[in-house]
Amino acid sequence: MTDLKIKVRGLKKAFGAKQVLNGVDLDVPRGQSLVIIGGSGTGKSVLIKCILGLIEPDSGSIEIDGQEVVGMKTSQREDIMRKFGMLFQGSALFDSLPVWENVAFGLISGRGMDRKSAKDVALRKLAAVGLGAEVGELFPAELSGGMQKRVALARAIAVEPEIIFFDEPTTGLDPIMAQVINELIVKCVRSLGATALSITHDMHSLRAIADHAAMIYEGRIIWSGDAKSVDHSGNAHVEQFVQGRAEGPIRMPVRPL
Ligand SMILES: Nc1ncnc2c1ncn2[C@@H]1O[C@H](COP(=O)(O)OP(=O)(O)OP(=O)(O)O)[C@@H](O)[C@H]1O
Repeated sequence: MTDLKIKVRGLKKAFGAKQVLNGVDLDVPRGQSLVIIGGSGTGKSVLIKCILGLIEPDSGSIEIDGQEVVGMKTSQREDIMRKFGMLFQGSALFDSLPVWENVAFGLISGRGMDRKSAKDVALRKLAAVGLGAEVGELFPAELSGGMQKRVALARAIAVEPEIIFFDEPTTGLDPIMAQVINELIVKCVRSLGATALSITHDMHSLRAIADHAAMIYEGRIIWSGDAKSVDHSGNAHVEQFVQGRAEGPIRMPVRPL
């Protein structure tokens, strides 16, 4: 039996009449990188937020390290949350804090580390993503989008999480910077021995960072497999998505003009 870090079964979530997740089953093996693909509005972010505990699902099960987390008390939840690191779409840095303090934030406020030790860790993590100590003194507004992503990656790995979530890690970057970020993600995840769960629309990113891939459509995982098999999945929905074709079984809700 595969050793699973995250196991999702029958997960459902509706907002009003809209059934966003309709029985999601997902296995994320320990120490591996799984990328979820799927069209806009198919529930990828809602799924991740359910796993993070930010949205309470209507029904279904989410196990982390074999422990059921749906319906868990807040205090127990906090212990589980300590296992997580997150790289948000758009980086989500604090504008009013210098870069080093952004990276050190979880260490100081979450782990109670003293500022000097936290700064030392932050500068080491910045170096791991190719940024010098001088960048640590700058503010996020002074950085390019690519540098902001590196800072966000340094922040995600600073607490040495067991599981890292990447939400559209390459959105808004040029192809070369996107590849730099992809390679840093692989390097950082491997060096931590972490499990990674990502969302992306970027097929280059999927090929670079994923061991496994899964596709979500109409509230369910309709295909999952080895990332290398994504180009010859034999699944018409996956093929349409990967090839970016307008025609196929995936229906996009387009309003008439
Ligand atoms: N808090 C909320 N309240 C109401 N509806 C929501 C809420 N969060 C998400 N939704 C709805 O759930 C659906 C799925 O949203 P979600 O953000 O998960 O999509 P996504 O697959 O991540 O899309 P994208 O790739 O465009 O980011 C959308 O129709 C969205 O409007």
